[in-house]
Parts: sequence; structure tokens; C-alpha cells
Amino acid sequence: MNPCDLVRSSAEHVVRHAELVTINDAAIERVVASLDDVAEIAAGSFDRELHYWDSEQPDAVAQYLLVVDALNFCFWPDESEDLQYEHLAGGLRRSLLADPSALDASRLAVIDGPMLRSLLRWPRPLPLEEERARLLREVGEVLLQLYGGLAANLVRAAQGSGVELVRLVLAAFPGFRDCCVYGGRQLHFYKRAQIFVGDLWGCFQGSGLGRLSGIPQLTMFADYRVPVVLRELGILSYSQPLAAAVDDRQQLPAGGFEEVEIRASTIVAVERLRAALLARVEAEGRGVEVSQLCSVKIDWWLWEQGERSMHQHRPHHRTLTIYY
Ligand SMILES: Nc1nc2c(c(CN[C@H]3C=C[C@H](O)[C@@H]3O)cn2[C@@H]2O[C@H](COP(=O)(O)O)[C@@H](O)[C@H]2O)c(=O)[nH]1
Repeated sequence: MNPCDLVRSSAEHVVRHAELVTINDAAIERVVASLDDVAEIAAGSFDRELHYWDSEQPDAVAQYLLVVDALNFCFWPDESEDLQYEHLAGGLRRSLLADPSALDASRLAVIDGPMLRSLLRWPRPLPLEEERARLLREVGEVLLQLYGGLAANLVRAAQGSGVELVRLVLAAFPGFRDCCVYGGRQLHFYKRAQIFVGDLWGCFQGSGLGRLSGIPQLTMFADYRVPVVLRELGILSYSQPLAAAVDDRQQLPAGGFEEVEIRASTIVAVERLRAALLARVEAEGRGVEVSQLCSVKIDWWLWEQGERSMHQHRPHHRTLTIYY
């Protein structure tokens, strides 16, 4: 079982039956044609400034990235609405710099809500705080049971295969098993399991613990920011009732048709965007390293657009979830 293929086939199944979200292929062609330089996407890089990075401490970097991606979800219910990914990544970075043992598995295994809040250096209750603490305890306990307390041992167990690492993360941690049932069929999205692999590969720039094969097999990471960007680009269109609900900031139930169609259409749209980008590179005979034109880098390119323009863009969809 290749977990990335399961994600792709799940998303394609939903898109075949979707009634609330449409992918506009003409818009995909238009966006690709309008790009000044496709190489910019292939050259995209992981944001090492925002994250903890120490070339002398690769095991600490791996531990940090697993903790980040165990908590990398659902920032929007914050009462002042200003909690974002950067606060998670930056708060954990500062805590680890101040105390190298801050993310030891034995510490994670006993963390509670208030302790998590201080680990992230967040001044008020976190959205889904108790659930975040439970998910972090799960990571600590399983790392102690199976991997000597080290995320780096989990990474090494994959023996350099990115897809195998996704599989090992799913096998180890129930909290990463981002699935649902849609019309009697199990769907797989695996956003946080895949983004952990993408973050390792990106942070280590494809070397050391980030030397992972099969990165082009990963799909984009089905979050709530990238669908907004695709909608603003005209690549995704919502039915009028869905558009009204999203623009009105109404909550969409987890596993409901609305949420599932948004997530699945986002995955398929990025796959189609990638195919169109590769076709342009082929046509232009440009010297772009096609293995770098992967869904991971297209995702980063779209996500960073969403971060930059979030106050100009229409609202993202709101689903209370632990998966993204
Ligand atoms: N598809 C996709 N979703 C991503 C990321 C990231 C962080 N990636 C950084 C790490 C390495 C690279 O350098 C990236 O800069 C977070 N998220 C998701 O976004 C949402 C948070 O949004 P906001 O509330 O605005 O902070 C939430 O669902 C979160 O899970 C990504 O890369 N791709």
C-alpha cells in the first residue's frame, strides 16, 4: 500500500462525483501561461529562518519538525484570530533554543494544555488545546516505545524512502491518520504525515536526514490556505451555497461533502497544475530540473501566496479538525 497513491486515488474519486466544487482547467492553463518563470517554483525553498535549524544537531531538528507537524492544524479558532503557523514554528524554535531538552520524548509524553501553551509561548489558551496536548503525548509515548525517544530513529527506519517514512508515521501515530468515509468509501488525505516528510526534505535541503527518495510521489498538503489561493486564481469554483457559507465564515463539518470536496479538489487541481507546468517546461525546452517541479514545491509556492495575501483574499473554509 502506497499511502500517497491512496491520497491521489481518494481525491480523484471525489472529484469524479463532486457537485459543490469545480476545477477549471482553462484557469490552470491561463495561470501557467501567465507565469514569468516556472523555474521560480522549482527553486522554492523551505523557510529555515522561521524554523529551528542547527546543522550540528540533526536529531534535534527532526524532533522539532515532528512536533511542529503533530500540532500543525486549525489555528483559526483563536479568539483574537491572530494565531498562525508562524507562531507555532517560532514559539517551539525559541523554546528549543532556550532548553535543548524541551522536546525530549519523556517531556512530550506528560505534557498538558498549560505546559503546551508555555512551550509555544502563546499568552492565552490555544484552540483545541487539550487535543493538541493529547496528540503530543501520543508522539512522546510512541517515540519512547518504538524509536528510543527519537524522531530521527523513525526517519532512519525509512532507509531513505520518503513514501516509506509516510507509511511509518501513519503506522506509529493514530493522530496523523487523516482519513474519513465519503459515500461509504474510505478517503485518505494524510496531510500532516506528508508535510512532515516534505518539511524534513526541505529543511535538510535533500541531505542527511532529509535525503529522501520519492518526494515527487507526495501530493500537496490539503490544508485550508491553498484552496483559498486556487479559488482566487479561478482554478476552483464553489457552488453558490458553498461560497456563501465559506464567505460567511460558517463552520463546515469534518468529513462532510463540502469539506471533502474542497480538500479533494485542491489535491487534484495541484496535480493538474503540475502536469501543465511540466508541459510548459517540455515545450520551452527550458533547463528546469523537473524533479523539483513536484507537488510539494507547487504547494509551498501557493501556500506562501496565501500567507502574503490572506487579508486581501476571501475567507478560508472553517472546519474544526486535528488534521490540517
Ligand atoms: N498546504 C500547506 N499548508 C501549510 C503549510 C504550512 C507551513 N509550511 C511551511 C513549512 C515549510 C515551508 O517553508 C512552508 O513555509 C502550514 N500549513 C497549513 O496552513 C494552515 C495555516 O495557515 P495560517 O493560519 O495562515 O498560518 C494550516 O492548515 C496549516 O496546517 C504548507 O507549507 N503547505
